[in-house]
Amino acid sequence: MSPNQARTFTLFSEHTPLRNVVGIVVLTTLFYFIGAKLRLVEELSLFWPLNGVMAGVFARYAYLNRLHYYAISYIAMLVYDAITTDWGIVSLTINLSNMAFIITVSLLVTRDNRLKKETPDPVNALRLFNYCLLAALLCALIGALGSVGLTSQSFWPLFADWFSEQFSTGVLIVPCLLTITIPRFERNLRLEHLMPVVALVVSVVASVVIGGAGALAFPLPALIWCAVRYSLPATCLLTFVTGAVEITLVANSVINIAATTALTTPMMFSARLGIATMAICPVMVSVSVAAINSLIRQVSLRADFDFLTHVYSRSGLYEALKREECQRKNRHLTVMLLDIDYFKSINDNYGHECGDKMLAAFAQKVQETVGADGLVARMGGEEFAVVVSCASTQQGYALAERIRTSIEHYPFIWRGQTLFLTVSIGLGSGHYGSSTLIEVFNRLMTEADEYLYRSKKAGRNRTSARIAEVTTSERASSPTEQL
Ligand SMILES: Nc1nc2c(ncn2[C@@H]2O[C@H](COP(=O)(O)OP(=O)(O)OP(=O)(O)O)[C@@H](O)[C@H]2O)c(=O)[nH]1
Repeated sequence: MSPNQARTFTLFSEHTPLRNVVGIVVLTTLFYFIGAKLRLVEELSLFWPLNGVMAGVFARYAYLNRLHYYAISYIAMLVYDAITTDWGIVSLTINLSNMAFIITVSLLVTRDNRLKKETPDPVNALRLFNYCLLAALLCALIGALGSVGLTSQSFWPLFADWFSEQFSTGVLIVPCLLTITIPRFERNLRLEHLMPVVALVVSVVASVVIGGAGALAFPLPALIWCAVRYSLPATCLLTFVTGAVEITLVANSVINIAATTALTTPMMFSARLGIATMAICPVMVSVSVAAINSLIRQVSLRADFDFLTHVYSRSGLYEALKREECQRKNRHLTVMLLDIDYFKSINDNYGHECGDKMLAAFAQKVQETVGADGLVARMGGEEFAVVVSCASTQQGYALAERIRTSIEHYPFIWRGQTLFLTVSIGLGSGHYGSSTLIEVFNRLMTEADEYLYRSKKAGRNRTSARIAEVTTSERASSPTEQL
């Protein structure tokens, strides 16, 4: 589920360094401001979204992973501190801890994407979880050391608080940043589409009403439902919102995880880790669902096309006809059944490899003559079908003759030799009436099959059709004679 498959933001560009600088400064300042506003008195911020957001930005746009762009983000943090609070060694160290988180996550994610060139996968959920863990440990270590020093009694509580906040916020925010796209709103939104979100809201309300340690896991089934129903970006966003709401509710004792006692720092530590662990589950499910869907798309694409000739397979033709059903304009359909004459002699005289090459070249020549509007399918062996919307049977017949003569004169080259083929064609032609396209096609195929038999019986290399029982007047010598 690459974010590039969907519409993406163009806030940054490889070729606009000035815009990138402005973007980094604006985002750093904005999220520093938001984090500072969420800061509890004398404590760490309830959320510090800056690191997760900037890590996501740097990881998403690999070309931003340059020393000068990191430096700009760092300087923006220092300037913010200098303007609003203090400027000094503590500010330098704490902001360095922010950068440690940002750089660790972004470098690890971009490294992953570099290694998987063929199918870039922006969210490998489990890896991301580990990267946030590592980055949060590093960030908390530098931050706590810079703030109180290793010998202070408050070092470990501060470290734990710092780590749990960074880890949970990172796990919630980074997947969002890596997958976010401009939302596409469904026109025909039905109530059942909203049910997973409704279930999510109900489960969060249940967490508040029931409380206790288990309450934090209540939204998990609803989040997994979202993961199965919605896109990966939507799942990441809903997971982020749910996690952020839960942390806020726990911190304010609205979700009461310690029913009989007051909320303590270790409880908050545990709650944050619990929420982060929960948050990774729907992302993992969503990634798996996206991977399965992509696999299904690939498999059905393979089933729709004949691998040797690259025209439709029999089943692919039926799928294409179903799609055509919705947009058919013409009321008249022509179905041709084409069978290469004496193809067995090609295999016998030149080998199967030559036969395969000629089948592929034959199919491409037919497709080229029919044009993009006609459907060409390999029905099996050396038998092909062509379906076109023609204004009349005469027009369909004329096209069949064009195909036949273009094949007759086409020089197939095999290992320096020029070989010629001929094809016999049977035509079925008629109006839709009230029937579906598939019904008409099946009827016309039977007719085409009957007329193909007549073409073969009459000597091959000809087109036969119902129009006045016409058969081509020209008789060609047999292909085996020509080869
Ligand atoms: N190389 C190759 N040959 C194939 C393939 N599928 C079918 N054939 C061959 O196509 C030949 C069809 O032979 P027949 O059904 O006797 O028909 P024909 O020799 O074309 O004679 P007519 O149709 O009566 O003019 C057989 O020799 C098959 O082995 C394929 O995918 N590759």
